[in-house]
Amino acid sequence: MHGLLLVHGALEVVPVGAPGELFKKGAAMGDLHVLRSSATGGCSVVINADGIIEDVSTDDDIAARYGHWSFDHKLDASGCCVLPGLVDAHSHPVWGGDRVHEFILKLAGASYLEVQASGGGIQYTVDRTRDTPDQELLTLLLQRLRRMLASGTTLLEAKSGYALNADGEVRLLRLLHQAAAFTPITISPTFLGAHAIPPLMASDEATRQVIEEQLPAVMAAKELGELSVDAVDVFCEVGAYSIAQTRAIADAAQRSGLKLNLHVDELTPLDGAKMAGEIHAEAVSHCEEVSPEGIAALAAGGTVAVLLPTTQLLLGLKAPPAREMIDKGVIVALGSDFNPNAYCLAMPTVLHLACALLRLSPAEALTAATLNAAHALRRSTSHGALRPGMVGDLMVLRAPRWEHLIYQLGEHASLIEQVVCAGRVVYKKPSDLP
Ligand SMILES: N=CN[C@@H](CCC(=O)O)C(=O)O
Ligand SMILES: [Zn+2]
Repeated sequence: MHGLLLVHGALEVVPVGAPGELFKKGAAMGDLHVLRSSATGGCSVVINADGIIEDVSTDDDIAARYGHWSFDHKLDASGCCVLPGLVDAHSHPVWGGDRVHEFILKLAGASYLEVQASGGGIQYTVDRTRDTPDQELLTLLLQRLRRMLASGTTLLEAKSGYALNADGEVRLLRLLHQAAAFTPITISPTFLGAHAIPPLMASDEATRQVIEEQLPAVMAAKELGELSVDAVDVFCEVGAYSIAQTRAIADAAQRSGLKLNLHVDELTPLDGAKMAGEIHAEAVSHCEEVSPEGIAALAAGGTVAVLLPTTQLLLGLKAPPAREMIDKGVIVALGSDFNPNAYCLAMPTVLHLACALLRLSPAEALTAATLNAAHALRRSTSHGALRPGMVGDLMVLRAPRWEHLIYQLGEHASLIEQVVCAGRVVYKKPSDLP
């Protein structure tokens, strides 16, 4: 419990979502309901002692309505814009070692699957992660979360997936659970035991182990309160899990009451999105190779498409058909895909790439990285917009218009003045940054 917070004097407040709006599709993605300052004053956000947004309006309105309130904290946002905290709908933040040598190989022409087939890729990181002590993994994880927070991320989907066996996957989810106590970022954990086929194992046996050994171990640890888990992910790809195997794991996940958030149609057009839409998966990621039937199924199933432009850029993949997806009514979101292959912790960079590579407008990109990303995690009743009743997660940006967050590529460290989580200031720009 902490005091009342008044954020006031802002040039713009960008609510993104209107009351009752859980996601935005089509043309609505571009409508952010921006409040602008006028000759008579700026704009305000009031966050109550429980960390929940009480009001969003002009300074004058707020003064008239709350004149009798005494605020415990005031945050002067003069010369700044106020935006919702960013939501990263896809990340892999718990692993040891790095893969900088593969970055160099890929730049010289090796493909992702070639690197993987020669013993690199996910299995390389599984080996490094297994050899890294818990305390060191936790320290690495917390460093990454701090950098994400400084870049404006306040809600994060975070996957396991660098162990590929029951004990190891439970270990990674436990570390995420422990980290949650030391970060203001809200974490939505995803079990990704089906990230790769372990060496010398047939894919059917790997599928059986995920369903019969790993998932029950994760659910048992959850019962004991040792970890939390919201969703299950499967890497549905040639050389990883087939459509039928992904479907079998997805069925088991749904029977356990977990959400689905599946890697589909990244490198090979397998029609993973079509399958995911048909089983009403909450979300899929990648979709570079999605088919027209896949797009239709995502729209019909209410399945959020989480697009990952960092991976597309790094691996030289074709762009997912973002414009077509938006036009056909798919709920589009964004994620950093932070992992040892695509090392990007900063959602503002992801938003810039979404505009430059996927041709989203800045307003569509912000919707995709706030309200729609929160909906991918089925948390948009509480996160992803600045409106009464939502958790008071926001960022204060020193800029005349909020779009500078996206326009100034790589400059977010200078632009983001403060980050607030649940009504508490949790990040302030270092004073030596211009
Ligand atoms: N494709 C699978 N997972 C990650 C890559 C993980 C890795 O290469 O370590 C992705 O989303 O890009
Ligand atoms: Zn991923």
